[in-house]
Amino acid sequence: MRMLLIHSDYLEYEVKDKALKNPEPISEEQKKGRLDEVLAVFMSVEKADETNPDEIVEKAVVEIKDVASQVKADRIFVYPFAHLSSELAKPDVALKVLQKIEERLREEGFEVKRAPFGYYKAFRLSCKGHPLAELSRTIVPSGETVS
Ligand SMILES: C[C@@H](O)[C@H](N)C(=O)N[C@H]1[C@@H](O)[C@H](n2cnc3c(N)ncnc32)O[C@@H]1CO
Repeated sequence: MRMLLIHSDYLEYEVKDKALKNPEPISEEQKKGRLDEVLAVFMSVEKADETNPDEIVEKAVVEIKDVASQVKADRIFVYPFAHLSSELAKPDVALKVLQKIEERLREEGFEVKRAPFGYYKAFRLSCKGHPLAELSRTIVPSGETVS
């Protein structure tokens, strides 16, 4: 999994068109979303993650919690983003991983939103620009190597 973490004044998105034949079903309310004072986490779930999705979920939560505590963010925006890797996991695996990460972060006490999966989306982001405001992380299942 590849993650780009941006500590932001806000992130807002608007769903435009389907980017998959069968995108995640969403309500009218989910077509737009915004969080202020948020750690935005753009995530590409990768092929290698399919060998152990549960482990990837836990490793991602550890990394996100670590960055959130460093930048003192208690809101997280989980953002599916297929542009951080050329070895993407299948959509059904990727969606499950992202849903689980959302659930686990809530269990850890964060306020969490997740942008809809399988769509083209317009988004606006205001990066805070401090030294830790832009970070990336790569996570692989044990036994795999980072390519
Ligand atoms: C397109 C761009 O504007 C938008 N931001 C977008 O990326 N949409 C992606 C993700 O929501 C999701 N998606 C599919 N596979 C994956 C994957 N392996 N990991 C993460 N997301 C995925 O499906 C869409 C098309 O790839």
